[in-house]
Amino acid sequence: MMNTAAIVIDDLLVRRGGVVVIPGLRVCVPAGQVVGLLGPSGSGKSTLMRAVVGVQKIAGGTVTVLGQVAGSPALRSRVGYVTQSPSVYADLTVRANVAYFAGLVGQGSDAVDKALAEVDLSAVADRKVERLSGGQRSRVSLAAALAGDPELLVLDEPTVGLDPVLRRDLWNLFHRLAGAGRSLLVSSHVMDEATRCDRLLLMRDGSLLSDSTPDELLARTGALDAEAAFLHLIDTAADTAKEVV
Ligand SMILES: Nc1ncnc2c1ncn2[C@@H]1O[C@H](COP(=O)(O)OP(=O)(O)OP(=O)(O)O)[C@@H](O)[C@H]1O
Repeated sequence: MMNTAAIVIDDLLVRRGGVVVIPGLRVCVPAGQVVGLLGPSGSGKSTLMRAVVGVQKIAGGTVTVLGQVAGSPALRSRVGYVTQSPSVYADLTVRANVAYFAGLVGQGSDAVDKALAEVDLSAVADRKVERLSGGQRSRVSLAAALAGDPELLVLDEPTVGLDPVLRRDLWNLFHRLAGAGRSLLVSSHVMDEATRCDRLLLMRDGSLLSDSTPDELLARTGALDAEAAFLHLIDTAADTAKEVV
């Protein structure tokens, strides 16, 4: 299982509302790492993640997840997906929420306890979600996704709205989960989160500008931080386009 790919995408073409939003994307996401998917709002991060979890209709290409076609029934419990909008019930307890999602994938209370411990929510398991802090709430969604014991976690902007300390804690948690053998694909539009990933995919207008480690990105662009590197890549792409014309 070592060094295998968690996700292999080939020539992916996606149209939304009649418009091409991913014009032909290829990427290979390694297993066992925290891979960041960064790009500005509207660059296609959510669309790409939806294709990976099999809820996005695609117009061409292939998306292979853990060796199977994305969206295959066999992947249901092997892939955990946390969307941007809250998927947990505010008026239920933490445990009841996680138990509900565990039940959907045929897991019982052992899996619930394990998921709660993994995200450090055991102490508030019997509290209603509406009485939690923002950081705790985001971990409830994560625990719900973990309840099926997935090998791959796809997290759409999990740190949005959190303060820097909570964001750091959450990224540390992602690395602990990867250390335990899981693969993570995590999106963000906050460029300074780039350095927290093992590997970084930079996206713009539905295409990948870069696929490398954060260090390789900085070395290649000569930039001091990910934001400057991103702008450098956009400028370079624009210059190349002019030369072609
Ligand atoms: N339901 C939809 N119908 C038509 N076009 C859509 C739909 N949802 C998104 N799009 C378009 O698809 C493109 C990619 O959007 P997407 O949500 O994947 O970007 P994103 O990088 O995840 O942005 P954000 O960070 O704001 O979530 C955008 O141009 C967007 O306008």
